[in-house]
Formats: sequence, C-alpha cells, structure tokens
Amino acid sequence: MNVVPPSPRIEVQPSPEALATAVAGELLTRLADLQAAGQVPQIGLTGGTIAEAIHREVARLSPASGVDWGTVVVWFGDERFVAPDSPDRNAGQARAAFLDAVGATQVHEMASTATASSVEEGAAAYADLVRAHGSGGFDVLMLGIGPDGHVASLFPGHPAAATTDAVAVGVHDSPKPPPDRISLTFECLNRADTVWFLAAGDGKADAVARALAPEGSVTATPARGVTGRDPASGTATEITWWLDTAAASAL
Ligand SMILES: O=C1O[C@H](COP(=O)(O)O)[C@@H](O)[C@H](O)[C@H]1O
Repeated sequence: MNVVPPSPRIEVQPSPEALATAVAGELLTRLADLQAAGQVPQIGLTGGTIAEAIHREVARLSPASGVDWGTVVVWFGDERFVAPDSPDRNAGQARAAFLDAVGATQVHEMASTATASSVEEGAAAYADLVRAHGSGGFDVLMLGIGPDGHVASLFPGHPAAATTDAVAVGVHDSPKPPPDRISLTFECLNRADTVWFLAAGDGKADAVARALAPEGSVTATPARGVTGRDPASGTATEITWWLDTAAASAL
C-alpha cells in the first residue's frame, strides 16, 4: 500500500539538547492552553533515547508552566512486556524522568508480565481501557522512530504492524529486544489532533528521509502509517517532525 503523507511541519534544532528543550516547552504550552480552555488533555508517550531527554526537560520546565498534571491523562504508544521494575519499561523510564516529579496521577500503563499472562491479554486490556475513556484520541501523541523506521512497536514487515480493526496488538519476536511487546495499532495512533515525531542523531537520518519521501510503503517504513485522522472526519491532524540537525541530514 502506498500512502502519500500529508504536509508535515519540520522543526530542526541544532542539537539533541536543544531539541529536548524545544519539544518540552511546546508540550507544556499546549497542555496549559488546553487546560485554560477547560479541557482535560490526553497525551501519548513514547520510549527511546530522545524521549527520555524530553521527559527530563518537561520535569525541569514544568513548575513554571502552570500545567496541572493531576488533570492530564497519560497513555503509552507501546510497551515492552517485561517485569514491572525492568529498566526496559517505557513507563518506568517516563515515571523516573518526569511523571513522578510533576505529580501525574492519571497514568495508564500497558501491562507488564506481573499483570497479564500474555501480550495478547495485555493488548486487549489496554484496548478496553482506551475504549472506556471514549476513544476520543490524543491531543498530543509523541512517537520516536527507530533506525529501521518503526514507530511504537510496529516494525517493518512484522505481522503485528498489519493489524486492523483493533486498538492495541500483542507483538512477538520484535527485531529489537525485548522480543515481547504491546503496541497501539495505526488505527489508534491516527486518532490524534497532533502527532509529533521525535528523532535525534545521524542513525535516524535515513529512516526520517524514508518516512518523509513522496513515495514509499508503510510495510517498509511503518512511520509512514501515522498520517493522522481521516480527512473525511473534518478534523485535520497537525503532524510535526521534531529533529536535530543530524536526524535531518538526509532530507
Ligand atoms: O523500542 C522502542 O524504540 C523506539 C525508538 O527508540 P530510540 O532509542 O531509537 O529513540 C521508541 O519509539 C519505542 O517507543 C520503543 O519501544
């Protein structure tokens, strides 16, 4: 399937540090604006190296932002199906980097090996949770991108990435360890008012270029599958690629 991506905004910062500060600042501004308008923001977090740097900047900048983290609903785009205290957990990383520091209370983690007996069970439970919240979608969804073009835990050529009619999917044999994971599907990831792709370093340059090329397949480069809401819904999705100079070097 060939998908032509919508015209995204591309923001390039000179370094990973500057990128982290810029994304954290913009996130806090968006959340403060939504709360000022009486809304309860819903955000989707990603794991990964640049995400951790952004999370630390959110913790640093949050006190001056006016954001009430008690009324921000936090979701995860994917999770590693490991023990709850494993350093591989995306949720553990996010909690340590900022969620605990800012006092976030509405944090919806995906299952660990302590709370589900399989990735399928964990995916079904997360789908139920998303549906229970009305499936309205994310105000801001952040997604890292792997050097292979994966987003969340949807990997190139992997059968889990082809899942339709589901909110979340269990992933076995992930090409990147750990092998067992839970991921939101494209269908769910695309329910977003704003999607921010995050990439830093020259190891991401080729994947970024493939994701933004005029032609290409979602199977080969899963990041191409996150294009936002169906234009027929009448709600356009803002898509921004937040890059450092190295990640933007092949554009
Ligand atoms: O495994 C994962 O990898 C990606 C990207 O991570 P990075 O360290 O290469 O930046 C991440 O987006 C995803 O959430 C995570 O589970």
